[in-house]
Amino acid sequence: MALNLANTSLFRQDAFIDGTWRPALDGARRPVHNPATGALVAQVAECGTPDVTHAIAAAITAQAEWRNRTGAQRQVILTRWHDLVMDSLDDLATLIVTEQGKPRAEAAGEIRYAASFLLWFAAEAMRAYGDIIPPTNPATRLSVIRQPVGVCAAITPWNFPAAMITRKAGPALAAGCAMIVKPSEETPLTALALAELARQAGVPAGLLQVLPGDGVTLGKALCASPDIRKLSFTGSTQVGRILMAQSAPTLKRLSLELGGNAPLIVFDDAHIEQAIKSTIAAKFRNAGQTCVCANRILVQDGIYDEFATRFARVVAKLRVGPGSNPDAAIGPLISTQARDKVEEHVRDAVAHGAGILCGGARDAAGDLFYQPTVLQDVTPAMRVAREETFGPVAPLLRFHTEAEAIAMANDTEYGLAAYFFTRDHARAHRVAEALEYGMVGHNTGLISNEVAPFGGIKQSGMGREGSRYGIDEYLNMKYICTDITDPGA
Ligand SMILES: NC(=O)c1ccc[n+]([C@@H]2O[C@H](COP(=O)([O-])OP(=O)(O)OC[C@H]3O[C@@H](n4cnc5c(N)ncnc54)[C@H](O)[C@@H]3O)[C@@H](O)[C@H]2O)c1
Ligand SMILES: O=C[C@H](O)CS(=O)(=O)O
Repeated sequence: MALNLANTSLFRQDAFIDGTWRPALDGARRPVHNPATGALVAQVAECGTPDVTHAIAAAITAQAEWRNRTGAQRQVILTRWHDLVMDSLDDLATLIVTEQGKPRAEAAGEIRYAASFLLWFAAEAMRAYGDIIPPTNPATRLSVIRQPVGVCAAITPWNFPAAMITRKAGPALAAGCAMIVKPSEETPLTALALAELARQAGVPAGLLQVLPGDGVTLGKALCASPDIRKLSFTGSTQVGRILMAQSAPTLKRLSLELGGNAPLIVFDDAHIEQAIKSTIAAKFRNAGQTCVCANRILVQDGIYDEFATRFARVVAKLRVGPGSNPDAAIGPLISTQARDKVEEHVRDAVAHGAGILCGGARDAAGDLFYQPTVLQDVTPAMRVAREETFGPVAPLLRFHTEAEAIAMANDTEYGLAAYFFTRDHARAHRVAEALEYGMVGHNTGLISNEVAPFGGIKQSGMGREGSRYGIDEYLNMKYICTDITDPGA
């Protein structure tokens, strides 16, 4: 199953455990398919509980040594890993296009984004600062230091198979932790390639391990182990709840980056062309399979008709096709289940009175391709407005006042990302502060980068990734009190 990689060492089908490539102990394997064509791409090791046991033992040994390296020493290796990832950009993009399906330009962008977390946290490795506290008792000296949590686990989704790993492994290794990664069953190849590059960069054996396999099985094994001190999960809210419950008996530190239902609000005074371009970016990136995608588009009634007409005209021109096609803007959905959910959301909306301005059906490009779609006259009661569609469907809802827009936007159990467009400065402050979300875009639809805190509230999870805050998720705070009186002979 050659993938035309320049560096064939990046095509890996075994698990990466304790610095070696090896099959699962029971020899099990799981097929990986190309969502654009259905073609078999690989047969990847399907790890089980015994493999997790081996990996945890290796991680404990590796972390005991790694924690004693200085931040400067960790920085060198993380920077080298970053450089190798950037040098391998084309091959890594090929792997993402092949196993996840996004257009190649987006795949290349994801690799740059993924690499940026390695470089950012290479520098943060030098900044695990503590405190010296003025004592209340003059006979004492008080200090606070920050130490690595220990052995960590990461369970990651398919939609960003590179960035969702480095956004966790970067801060974990920078902090002095070890990490066992369980990638999505859909997209293990990118994770395994990143592990090979980490090995080449000098990441010690056992410090970073990648165990492909069934989420339920490996999730239970990772959650049950008291040696796994922290779990970082990115995926659906439903699974996040399961993992939180499974982590309770061992009281793990948790980072949960979960589902979303992002509102995008366009006020009458918005720059309409800017709003249209930004809404396209916020809605159709990765064919809408992005946790921060605009899931509801709220348009004030004064510009609703003009926005709907001009927006649908642009959406209708988005090209659908395999990510290997340079003209393609909309790639395939990841599975038949994902496609069926998109179809059901459109069906339900139309059945309850919504109209289709463009799209609204499967695309001829293949079984998992869906046309970029704009729905009008959508109401908050429709499934497409209440649930995360995770597909290329833009539902337009109408509102009349600022207060109504805020109420509609916040009427969800999710709280990940929100967007709004206005040129009124006072309104910008009011709206940004009133939206109940972890991240807010004002006059932009693209908010994600390595320097800002990424994360949500409510049912979208807890913790932050990236930024100066991201390394805190992998550090414990220790308070030290010293009595400095001389006890004499
Ligand atoms: N907040 C974020 O940063 C972010 C980023 C990407 C995706 N997401 C969310 O993820 C969802 C789509 O991704 P997905 O379909 O891969 O999500 P998912 O929750 O189905 O799967 C994510 C990972 O969890 C594993 N998993 C599944 N069931 C499990 C279980 N019972 N125990 C342990 N692990 C289990 C899977 O194997 C996979 O590796 C969407 O809801 C999206 O919003 C959120
Ligand atoms: O899908 C969720 C990812 O976090 C998307 S982003 O590229 O970080 O916005």
